Amino acid sequence: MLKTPSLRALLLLAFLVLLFAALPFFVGPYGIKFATRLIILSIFVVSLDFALGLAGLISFGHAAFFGVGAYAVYFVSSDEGAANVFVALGAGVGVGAVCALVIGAFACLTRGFYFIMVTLAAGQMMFSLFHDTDIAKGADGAYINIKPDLTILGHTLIDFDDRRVFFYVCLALLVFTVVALYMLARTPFGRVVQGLKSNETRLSALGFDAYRFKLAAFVVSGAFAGLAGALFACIDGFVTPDLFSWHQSGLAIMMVVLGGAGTLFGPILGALFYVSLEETLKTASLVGDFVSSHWLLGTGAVLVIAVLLSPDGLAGFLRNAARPAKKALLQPSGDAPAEPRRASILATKDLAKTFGGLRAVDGVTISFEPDLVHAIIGPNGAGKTTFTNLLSGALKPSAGEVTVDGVNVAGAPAYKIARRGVGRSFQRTNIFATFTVEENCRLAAQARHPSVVRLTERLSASEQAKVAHALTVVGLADKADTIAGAMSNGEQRQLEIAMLIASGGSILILDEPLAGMGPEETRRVIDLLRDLKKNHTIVLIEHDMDAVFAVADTLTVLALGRLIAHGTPDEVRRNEEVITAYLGGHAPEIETEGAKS
Ligand SMILES: Nc1ncnc2c1ncn2[C@@H]1O[C@H](COP(=O)(O)OP(=O)(O)OP(=O)(O)O)[C@@H](O)[C@H]1O
Repeated sequence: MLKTPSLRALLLLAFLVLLFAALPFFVGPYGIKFATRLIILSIFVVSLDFALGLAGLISFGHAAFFGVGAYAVYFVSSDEGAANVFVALGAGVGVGAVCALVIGAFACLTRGFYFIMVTLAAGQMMFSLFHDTDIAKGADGAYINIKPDLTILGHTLIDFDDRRVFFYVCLALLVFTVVALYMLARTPFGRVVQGLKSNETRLSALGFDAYRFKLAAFVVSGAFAGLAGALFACIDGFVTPDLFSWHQSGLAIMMVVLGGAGTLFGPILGALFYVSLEETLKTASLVGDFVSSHWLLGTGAVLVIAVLLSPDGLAGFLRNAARPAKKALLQPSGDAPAEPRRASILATKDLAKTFGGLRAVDGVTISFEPDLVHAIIGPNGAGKTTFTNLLSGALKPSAGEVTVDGVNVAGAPAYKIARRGVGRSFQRTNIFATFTVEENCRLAAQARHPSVVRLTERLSASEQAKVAHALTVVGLADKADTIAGAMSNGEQRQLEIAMLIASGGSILILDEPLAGMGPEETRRVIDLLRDLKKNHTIVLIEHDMDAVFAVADTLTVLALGRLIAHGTPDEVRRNEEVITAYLGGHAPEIETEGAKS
C-alpha cells in the first residue's frame, strides 16, 4: 500500500518546489518555458502512476487523454476573445475523464498484455482521428490564437499569456495533483484500487466488483492526464496530433518506472532525471560532439544502469532504510463482535463442469446446512477444487444450480456470490502480499460496503472490532503491522482465514487451509473451525485426514467428479466404496469429542 513518504523524500520534494518557485527570478523566458514543460510533464506522469503504479493498469495509450485535454482547450477557445481559465482546464479534465471512461469501459474487461494492447490501439485510433481528418486542421495541427485567462469585472487576474503567471499556475496544479491523488489513494476507494494491483482475484472473492474499481481508477487517471494536456496546449498555443503518439505514452511509462511506480512522487523525479539527462547529453559543449550526436545511446545506457542500481526506481533511494516497528493499532480482542448472524444454506443441484471431454464435476446434488463443518474429500483430481470454484463463482458451471438460501447464483460473478455471504480461501494462499496484515483485514471488513464512491474511512466500530477479533482468533494480532508477503506460508494461510472472518461471510469455503501449517498452527485452526461453526456454514476441503475426522460433522466424498458418499464421518468411514476409492482400504479411527480437545 502507498506509504507516507520518508522524511528524506518530503524534504527533497519541498526543496524542489521551492527551487522551482524561485526559478523565474533567475532564469530567462527559455528557462521558464522549459521548467513549465517539465512541470506539466510531471502532472502527466503522476496521473499515469495512479493507474499504473497503484492500480496496476499498464496504460500504453495514456497520451490519448493528454491529447484530448489539449484539443479541448483548442475547441473552447475562439479568435474573438480568451476562453475562461476554468472553462479551458475544466474542459481538458472533463474530456480526459470521458475519453478514459469510453476506452476504459473496453480495456478494463481485459488484463495484463491484453489491457496494454487495447489501450495502445485506442491511443493510435485517437491519433488517426485527429491526424487523418479535418476535425482540428488534421496533420498540420492548430493554433490557439488567444490563450485562456481569468477576467473578472474587467480585471485580468490570471493570464496564461504571461509566462510567469502560467508557470506558477502549473506549479500549483502539480502540487494539487500529487496531494489530491495521494489523499485519494488513502481512502477506502484507494485501498481497493491498490488491491487491484496486488490481487484482483482476492478482491472479487471478497465481494468487490473489480471492473468498476478499475474503471474508476482509470477515469481519475485520465482526468488528470487531460488536465496536463490542457496546460500543455497553453504553452505555445498549439496542438498537434503528435500529442497522441504512442511514443509519448511509452516515454511516460519509462519515467514512472524510472522514478518509482506506485509512489506518486517518484515519477516526478523520473521526469526530472530523464529530461535533464536528455538535455545534458544533447549539449555538445558539455559532453562533446561524439556523445551529443549519439545521445539516445547514452540515455539508454544511463537508464539501464539507473534501473539496475535501484529496481524500485529513484524513489527507492529515498525510502527509510528500516521502518521502525509501529505499535500495533489494534487492541487484541478475543470476543466476537456482538452481531446477530444467521448462517446460510449452500446447496447444489445436478451441478456439472466439463473441460473439453473431461467431466470434472459430474451432476453433484448436495446441501450444506448451517452451523456445521462439511468436509469434502476425495483423491487427487476428484474435482474438489473445481467444485469449490463453482460454488464461489470462480468458474461458471456447465449445468446445474448453486443456491444460497434457495436463491440460484450459478454462473454469477464471484463478487456477487461473495456479497451473498460466501467467503472462500484458495488452495494457493491468496492474500494482498504487499499490504500489512491489518490492511488485509481492513480491506476484507470494508467488503461489506463495497461502494466505489466510498471516500472516507467510516470503518464502523463493529468493522474495527471484526478486524481485531479476526486477527486475535487466528493468532496474528501481534503481527498487525507486518507485510503479509513476508510471513511464513502457514501464517499467510491463517491471515486468509482471518480475512474471511473479518469480511463477515456466513458461508466459509476453505480449500486446504492446513497446507503448509505446523502442528501448533493446525491445532489452532481446528479449534478455530469448531468455534466458527457456531454461526457459519463451513465447507472444508482438506487432505489431512486426522484433521478432517477431528472437525467434520459431515463428509462428502468425490471421485472422478461424482459424489460417491455423503453422511456423518462414522457412516462414511464404514462405506466400502469410499474405503476402496480413497481411504486405502483402512477405515481411520474417529477421534471422540473428548479426544479432540
Ligand atoms: N481449468 C482446467 N482445465 C482443464 N482441466 C481442468 C481444469 N481445472 C481442473 N481440471 C481437471 O479437472 C479434474 C479435477 O481437478 P480438481 O483440481 O478440481 O481436483 P481436486 O480434487 O481439487 O485435486 P487436488 O486434490 O489434487 O487439488 C482434474 O482432472 C484436472 O486436471
